[in-house]
Amino acid sequence: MLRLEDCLIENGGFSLHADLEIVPGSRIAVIGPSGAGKSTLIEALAGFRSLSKGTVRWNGDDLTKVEPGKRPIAMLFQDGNLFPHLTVAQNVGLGIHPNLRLDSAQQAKVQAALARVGLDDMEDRKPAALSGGQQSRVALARVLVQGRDLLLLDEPFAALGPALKAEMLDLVAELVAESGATLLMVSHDPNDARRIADQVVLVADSQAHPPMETAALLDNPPPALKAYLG
Ligand SMILES: Nc1ncnc2c1ncn2[C@@H]1O[C@H](COP(=O)(O)OP(=O)(O)OP(=O)(O)O)[C@@H](O)[C@H]1O
Repeated sequence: MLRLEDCLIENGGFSLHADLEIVPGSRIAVIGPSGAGKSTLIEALAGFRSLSKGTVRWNGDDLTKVEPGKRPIAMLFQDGNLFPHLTVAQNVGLGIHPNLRLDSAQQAKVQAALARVGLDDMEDRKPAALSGGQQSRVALARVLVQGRDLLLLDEPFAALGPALKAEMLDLVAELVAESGATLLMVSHDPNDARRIADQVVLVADSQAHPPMETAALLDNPPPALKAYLG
């Protein structure tokens, strides 16, 4: 269980409160108005922001003071965060070891991850020689080799066209189903939530609300969400 116990996250004059539980293996969309604190919530979970109050636990372990790299969390950023001077295989290998000195088993893991995302023949290319969708796949392969329990995505495919975005969302759904990972994904698009998430965490009015069933919430939105959805 991922538990946020009476958490307060502050940034300048902005504050966000979260008191909620997420069942392992859930697929959660984090939605809400612009500036409501969706990225702030994800960054606090990843450990990039400290809490002013409260505790974050994963399966009973207190993560509140654990540094980002030691949390059971992998994060996929909006731009994929690929290094242009490294090959596809090296970019993925960074997920295993930052010094890229990988043994043969680790190299095999990189190859397997590239094959899983459909890039097994592109390992020696640089990111500039890939399409946007292929770059997203490299970033996903890097997340895959990390083998973490929790996967955090912050607007990961916003730059892709609708068909490609749908394809990537389906791939993410398949990957988390295979690994059993718990997914939290920030999105501005309610259709993304319907496509991939069984539950939604609504971030609005300085609160990250407990997860609600996606269809029920989107079909009958509360006022804060209704205003946002238009
Ligand atoms: N350095 C800062 N000092 C003060 N306030 C900040 C700072 N950085 C961000 N904020 C505020 O924190 C709030 C939450 O920002 P955040 O990026 O988490 O929102 P969001 O819901 O992800 O927004 P969006 O959907 O537009 O990406 C915003 O109102 C923003 O203005």
